[in-house]
Amino acid sequence: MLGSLSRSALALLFISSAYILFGFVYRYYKRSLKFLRGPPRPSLLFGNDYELVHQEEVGLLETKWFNEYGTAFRTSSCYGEDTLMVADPRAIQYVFHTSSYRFPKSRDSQQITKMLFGRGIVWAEGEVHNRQRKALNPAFSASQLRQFLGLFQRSTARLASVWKQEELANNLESGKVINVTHWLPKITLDVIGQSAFNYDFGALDGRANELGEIFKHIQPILTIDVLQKRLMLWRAFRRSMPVRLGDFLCRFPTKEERRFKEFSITSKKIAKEVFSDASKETNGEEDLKGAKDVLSVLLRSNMTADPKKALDEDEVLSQMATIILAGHETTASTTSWILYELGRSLKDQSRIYEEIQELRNRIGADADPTGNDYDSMPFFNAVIKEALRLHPIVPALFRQAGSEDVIPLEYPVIAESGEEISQIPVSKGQRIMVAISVYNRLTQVWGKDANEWNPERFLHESKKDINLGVYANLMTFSAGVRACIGWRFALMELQAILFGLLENFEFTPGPDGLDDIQRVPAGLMIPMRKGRWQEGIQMPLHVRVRN
Ligand code: HEM
Repeated sequence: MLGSLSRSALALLFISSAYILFGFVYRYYKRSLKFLRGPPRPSLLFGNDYELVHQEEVGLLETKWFNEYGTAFRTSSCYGEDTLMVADPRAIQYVFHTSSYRFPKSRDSQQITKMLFGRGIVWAEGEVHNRQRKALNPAFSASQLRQFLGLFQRSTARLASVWKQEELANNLESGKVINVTHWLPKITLDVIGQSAFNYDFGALDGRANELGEIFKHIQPILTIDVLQKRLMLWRAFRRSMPVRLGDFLCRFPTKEERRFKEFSITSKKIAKEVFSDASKETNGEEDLKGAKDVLSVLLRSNMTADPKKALDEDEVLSQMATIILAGHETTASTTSWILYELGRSLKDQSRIYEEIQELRNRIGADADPTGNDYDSMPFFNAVIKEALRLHPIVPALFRQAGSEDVIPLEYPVIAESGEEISQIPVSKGQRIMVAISVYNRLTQVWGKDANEWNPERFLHESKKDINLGVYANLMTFSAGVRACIGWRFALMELQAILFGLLENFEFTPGPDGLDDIQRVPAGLMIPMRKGRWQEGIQMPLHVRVRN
């Protein structure tokens, strides 16, 4: 028995090695982008992938390469595969806006998102995505979102009171250093639980619950663990397989991926419980009429939809894992980068505080600001835009060509032959990496000071030749049919959290300063201290209560 098992294992090993070897040779001779220039490949096995995820800061290598080769060039991925790296605005517009679904997500992104989110909107492609997006849209409309404003404000007030009564209780005057990345995800997790599913994570109150516990374990996997060599190689191997075989291999997830599945299964189980509890309490459909959370709005729109277009139960429940993950760490992380920049620029922080006071004089000390009130503060909003520009927490997106295509460029590049080209032909399956962090800092688009913090640029915006994305010409929320569905939600939440925190506290660098904070490329862009990555995600700021 053992003998036949080890013979099977040997046969499998032999077939895999032969496949990888064949892949190397095949890709070497059929390299799809050999007409393009690009950086040398430091490793035959990892190509440039390993150095990309292990660079000290998001975008450093890419920027160096973009300076050398222009806004589109070739890099190598694992096992000798060519990747087209782009930051060119016209190319991005073509891939995301013009082509609609012709450039689906790369195979590995699809495989992982399915494990993590189930058959939700982040995983879906083409017609299925279109159907899911239409069903979810009403839950993210501007009028629907206005109803969550009070929730954002209450959660921020709760954090302010926890800080004042617990963290800063003995240091009210002098303040103390707080790692804000420890606290901000607690607000955003509580907010997303309640606004999306009427579910109480109780994160700010330190209450434990099933989903919160599993989430704690997958967090490091989503960030630090993507740096592991074996995971990179395994995922690259799986994505290089014919579709069915690749999907079959996903049935044997790695230890990390088993956690993803566990999260997806538990979140679906809880979504089901939350929903059936609500239905029991009142009258099923009747109950849905008044409910404002995303899941209820989705179910309501699902009931009125043409049955062929309605989402099945699994699709509805998959949106829970999707929205929790897509909608909480993203906003929390962005908030910590905004506070980081304001900690470094006290002048800008004071300017916002002046705007806050002006607004208070207008609306009164106890009134809760409305969405229009927040929008009426020009510098406050310019600061949010500038932080979203410099710190896109999803720094890159991966796509593949669904068929043969030609990608146009705004800024022509020099090919291997020395010829100038303004179009890039791609074959079906071509892997594409869209470098959001580089596009957001392109001097051609943002001017000579593109690398510097300067919120003023958004007060005197000039018309851009190409408009990209859903907000402020940035790619931070992506663009086109799959742009972030929660971008308005995120903005309103950012405004409410920042207003609430900046009105109550002043943020300055702690004794160690902020110069060693790095933007670590780990799937999402995360803040860590130089040489102290083992300490995990952190943004230590000195926080003092305002008088
Ligand atoms: C600052 C905060 C946020 C940033 C920077 C951000 C960024 C992004 C980006 C770049 C994408 C495209 C991903 C891809 O194509 O693979 C995306 C998609 C998505 N985001 Fe966000 N997001 C934020 C907040 C939110 C919030 C608050 C929610 C929900 C409440 C949300 C829900 C989603 C969903 C459901 C998708 C998938 C959309 C689709 O495929 O049609 N996001 N987001």
